[in-house]
Amino acid sequence: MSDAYQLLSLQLAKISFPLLDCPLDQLADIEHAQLESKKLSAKITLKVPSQQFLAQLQQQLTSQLQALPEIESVELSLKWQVVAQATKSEGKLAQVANIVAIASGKGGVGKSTTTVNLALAFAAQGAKVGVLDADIYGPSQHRMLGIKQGPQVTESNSMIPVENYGVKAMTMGVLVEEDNPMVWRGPMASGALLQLINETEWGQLDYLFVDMPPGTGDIQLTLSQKVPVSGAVIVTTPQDIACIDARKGLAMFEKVQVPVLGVVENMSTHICSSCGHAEPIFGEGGGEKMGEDFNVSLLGRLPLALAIRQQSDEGKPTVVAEPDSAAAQEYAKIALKIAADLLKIAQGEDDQPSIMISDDE
Ligand SMILES: Nc1ncnc2c1ncn2[C@@H]1O[C@H](COP(=O)(O)OP(=O)(O)OP(=O)(O)O)[C@@H](O)[C@H]1O
Repeated sequence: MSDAYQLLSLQLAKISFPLLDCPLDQLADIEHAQLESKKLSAKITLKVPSQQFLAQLQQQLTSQLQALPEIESVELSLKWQVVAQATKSEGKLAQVANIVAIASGKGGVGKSTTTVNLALAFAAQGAKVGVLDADIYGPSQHRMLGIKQGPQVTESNSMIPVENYGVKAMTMGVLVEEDNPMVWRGPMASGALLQLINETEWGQLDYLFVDMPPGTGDIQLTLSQKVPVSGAVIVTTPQDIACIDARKGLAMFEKVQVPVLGVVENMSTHICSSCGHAEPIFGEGGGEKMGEDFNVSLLGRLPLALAIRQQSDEGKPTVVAEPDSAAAQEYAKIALKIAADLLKIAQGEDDQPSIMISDDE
């Protein structure tokens, strides 16, 4: 290892990546490093989406390096690029680097709200992001993303995803009338879902989020088996019953050997929109307990807040409506944790012990 490389690695290790408790050397590759006549020139690639932090990190690293006696001047090029999973997707998903399923055992816990805000948090970091709304019976991503138009269809009859706020999306919600109830049985719904996946021109994506329908039935199994999902995130509320259902979700991913990246506890405390008072109306610590019991990390917690509901109902979710709010920051932190976990999996460093769950849970 050259002196320049060693010097640089040491300094990278002293910097913590913003919002993540993780030293920079674990998230970066030194592409090139040279020390000549006290001038250090280097090229570094960060492996998680970091658009908002590049300038700040470049400045911090440069001043650390310039403070070293061996160095007088520094020429640093810092960029980021997401690492694709080794298991290659096929067909229209061939250019998708990472596929993440967002799931819950129980309905109505805020899975779609979490999905859209996480996708937007990734987009804010410059990542190319898509959302597949796999909730065939109750699609909602088009409304949350404020999308009214249907997809364009190519000459070869595939669909161009609809797009807003830099996020590409495909959902039944833009293909059928809003008040046209879906009456398909399981296999038909699974077929429709596969069509959505296989006939959408996703193009090049760093992350595709799959907003899973609630439950652990046919559709969920089809999806987990037919799509090379890189990792799953479980959304739960702190209530015990939601947690029991979420545990079933965890168990399903374990069965189909999809790593569970962690748990998001949604609606964890109620924040009064008038006085700001916080109250744990759905109980406390459910997500944390589930994380501890099954050895998966608690990725973050979102409060039950009127603004989160209003903003997603209005088609402008929190991350774009109020990017500086505490909730948007929490989504940003969760997104980065997901990116860091996916990086570990892509690099074969996933050291998470497997989850032991009995069938009757
Ligand atoms: N943290 C939150 N604070 C306030 N309201 C929220 C929060 N998260 C979600 N909601 C609201 O709760 C309702 C259900 O959320 P969402 O549709 O995201 O849940 P879901 O788990 O995807 O539901 P489904 O099972 O129907 O797919 C929505 O009206 C949403 O705006």
